[in-house]
Formats: sequence, structure tokens, C-alpha cells
Amino acid sequence: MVALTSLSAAPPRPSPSPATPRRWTPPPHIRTSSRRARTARSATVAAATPGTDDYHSTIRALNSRGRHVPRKSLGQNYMLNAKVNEELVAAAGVEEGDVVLEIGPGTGSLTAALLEAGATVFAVEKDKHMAALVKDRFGSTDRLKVIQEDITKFHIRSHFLPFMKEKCHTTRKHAKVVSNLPFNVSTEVVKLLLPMGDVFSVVVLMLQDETAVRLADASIQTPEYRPINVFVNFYSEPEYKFRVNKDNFFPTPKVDGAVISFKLKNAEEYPPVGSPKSFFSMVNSAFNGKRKMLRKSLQHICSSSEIEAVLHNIGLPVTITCTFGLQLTCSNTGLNDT
Ligand SMILES: C[S@@+](CC[C@H](N)C(=O)[O-])C[C@H]1O[C@@H](n2cnc3c(N)ncnc32)[C@H](O)[C@@H]1O
Repeated sequence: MVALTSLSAAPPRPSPSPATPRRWTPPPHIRTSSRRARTARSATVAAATPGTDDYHSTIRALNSRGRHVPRKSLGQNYMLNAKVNEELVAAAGVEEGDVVLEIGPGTGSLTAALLEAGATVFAVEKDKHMAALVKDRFGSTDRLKVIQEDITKFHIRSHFLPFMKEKCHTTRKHAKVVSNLPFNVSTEVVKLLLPMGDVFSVVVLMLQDETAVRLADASIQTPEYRPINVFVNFYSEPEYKFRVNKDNFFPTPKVDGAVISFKLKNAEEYPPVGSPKSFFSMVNSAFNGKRKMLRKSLQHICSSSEIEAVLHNIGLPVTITCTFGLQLTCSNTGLNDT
């Protein structure tokens, strides 16, 4: 389902300079007289309240620890619009007492909005400079734990569950995920989090707009429909929330972002398959054999005659090719009728 809202208004900021220096230098009108004065001002920013993460304070925060240029390889495009962060928090329905996993806190602008909403935050940040910066910024609160790790290599269950047990003082059984994700790891993170419906009730992510549209809205009868859509719909109910204009990020990325929410299903709500692993292996085989007859692309899983019988039972021609997702039943894959 697509909500037609779009947060396209970007906050005011100076136009970017054409050349990219190794270290960000604030434009002349925000420079102070000495390095020490600049550092002092950064300390004030470090303790800032939500709403102050605009262009100038982001530059000051990045420079405060001798930080260099934001790293493209880490998808470091920082959010400059506090309103967008508030909308992300609202999309996840974050409230007092919630425990939230945040991936990539960066300068801590979204972290501030989460803390402001009353959540306890477990933040995983790959960049050691940013992890240190966000720790400094919220040093005095016990409602934040920052781990310097790569989320794609992090064992969420063994680290997050004990934290949740310790911090969750309400009867709530599930935590939430809210993140302005680095675009380059978004598919990997989606694959990691969606099967965790026993831990998280909702996953709200800022993704590349095109990716969010594809994940939330691909129809089974379009060429855009992929195994990842089968995966997303198997484990969750996705909803496209709103588009975020690229001018809201610093540095400005090439593409717009969008917020998508995934309401995670419990295991009892998954489609009835014998084993998700063999189900997804079949889905991948079917899609890999695009334009090949299904009875051929799936013949390593079951015999051609079994596949033909299934196709016949569901009223499809036995010569059908995989042009869009199909529901099959096959005795030796552990798949049930769906
Ligand atoms: C798009 S920025 C978002 C920063 C901040 N949340 C904001 O809204 O401004 C992505 C952040 O994720 C961090 N990051 C990149 N790859 C990561 C990974 N594999 N694991 C954890 N953090 C990562 C980057 O260093 C960066 O701080």
C-alpha cells in the first residue's frame, strides 16, 4: 500500500561547494576566530537537543573530533531535517518504554528523536569515529548503548536480547527497529531483520526511494516482482510511508530516500510451508530459470511428472514458464499447498 505523503521540503543550507575537500570546512559565515572556539562550539552542539541537527551543526559535529569527509563506502548521508526523524519515530509508533535497535546512528540525530520519544536505544555503528561521537553526545543517559560493529556481521540475538531483557521494564514482548540505513546494505539488512518477528514487532527503515517502492508495492504480475518480494511478503506486511527528497541529506545523495515500514509476522502467521529454507530455494530456482519451463527449472527438486501434476491441479499449462510467482505443491520438498 502506498501512502501519498512526501516530505520533499528540504531545510535551508548553503549550496554545496563544487570541489570536495578532504576535511569539511564550514563556509566562511559560520567560521569562528580560532580552532579552540570552534571546538567549544562543537561541544555545545554535542549536547544539543533534537531539532538542532541542521547543516551547520552536522558539519561542526563531524569536524569536532577531527572527522574527515563523510565516507561514501559507508553510505554516510546524514539527515538534516528533524521533522523527517520525528516522522520516522512516529511511523514506528515509538513510545515511552520501547526498546529500539538503531542501525548507523551517525551524528545521533535520529537517536535524539528516539530518546526524546522515551525509548531506550541500542545503536550499532560501523564507523569508530561516529560511534565515539554519538557516545559523547549522549554520554549522560543510561537509555543508550552504542556498539561499534558492522550490522551485517553482528549477531543480533546474542547481543540484543540480553539488553532488551535488562532494559524492558514494561510488559511489551517486542522491540522495534528504526534506522536511516546506509543504502548499500539495505537488502542485506532487510534479509537479516524480517525473519526476526519473535524479537521485533516493526522495522522502519529509510531506504532508497526506488528500493522502498519495489519492496512495498511490486505486484505479482509485474516484471519487477522478484524473490525478495516473496521473502518480504512471507515474513512481513510492508507499507511505503513517505518519500524524502535527497536535499534533506548531507552530503546530497544522487537519489531520493523513502521510509518504509515492515510489520513483522509471528511464525504462526507465515504461509504454511514445510520449511522456509526449501521454500525459498524453490522460489530462487524458479526465478533463476526465467523464461525456462518450470518443469525444467525445478527438476532438481522434483520430477517433471510431479511438477506437471501440480500445474495441472492448479489449472496451469504444463509448459508454463516462470514469468511471475507461482504457488506450487511438491511432495518431496516439504512444501504444502498454499
Ligand atoms: C545514512 S547514514 C545515517 C546516519 C544517521 N542515522 C542520520 O540519520 O543522519 C548511515 C550510517 O550508518 C553507518 N553504517 C554504514 N554501514 C554500516 C554497517 N554495516 N553497520 C553499522 N553501521 C553502518 C554509517 O557510518 C553512518 O553513520
